[in-house]
Amino acid sequence: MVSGNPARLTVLSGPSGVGKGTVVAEVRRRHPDVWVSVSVTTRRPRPGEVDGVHYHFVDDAEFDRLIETDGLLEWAEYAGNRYGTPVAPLRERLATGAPALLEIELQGARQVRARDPEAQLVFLAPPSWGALVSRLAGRGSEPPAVQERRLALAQAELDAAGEFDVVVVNDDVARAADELVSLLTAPSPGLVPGE
Ligand SMILES: Nc1ncnc2c1ncn2[C@@H]1O[C@H](COP(=O)(O)OP(=O)(O)OP(=O)(O)O)[C@@H](O)[C@H]1O
Ligand SMILES: Nc1nc2c(ncn2[C@@H]2O[C@H](COP(=O)(O)O)[C@@H](O)[C@H]2O)c(=O)[nH]1
Repeated sequence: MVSGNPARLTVLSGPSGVGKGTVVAEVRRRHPDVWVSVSVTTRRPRPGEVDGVHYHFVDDAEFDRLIETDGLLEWAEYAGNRYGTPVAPLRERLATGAPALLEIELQGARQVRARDPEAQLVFLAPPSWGALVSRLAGRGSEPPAVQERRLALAQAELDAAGEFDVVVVNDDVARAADELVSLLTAPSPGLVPGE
């Protein structure tokens, strides 16, 4: 069980197709108590995606309303769709003293850092550019034109890896999940043990 930690926000980011969702699913398979924020998005659901589980799927008007009412911790437009982190459930979770995990893209990670300098930013990197391209193509969830659009954004995301506190290379899902679990349970550098 992942417990006994100070309340800390951890952000997992990295280019589309690197395996963020896969690694987080492995962490949750081992530690079902790990809390992961469910984002809102204007993207259409992929086959098998469940509203309220993978995302809260909303229309543009609802997303606008969430922005206007300060309902989102951060939000970004990514490859033609909008994505954001609902702030209320996250605050509720952190108020219990337990850690929380966000799986979001680069612009959102930067917004979190600006709002919460104590947040831990983790970048998931592919073992190589070729591996990233073949994972995105192999997933087959987007048409080739959308894959190209995501890969163009991926280049800039890889260039920003140095902005993160830690880089985890996803060459092996089990090992990357081990590293992420260790990071989730690591005490915040700002906290003195016993205080
Ligand atoms: N270590 C790995 N080795 C080989 N394949 C992997 C590895 N990790 C993930 N994959 C595969 O790569 C593909 C993309 O993974 P996943 O959907 O988890 O990426 P993602 O980073 O969450 O993407 P997105 O940001 O677009 O949601 C999936 O088909 C997954 O099975
Ligand atoms: N800034 C945010 N980015 C998010 C959020 N939820 C997911 N994402 C990221 O968007 C891309 C595309 O996701 P996909 O499901 O369409 O493949 C990916 O990098 C996600 O991590 C969010 O709330 N805010």
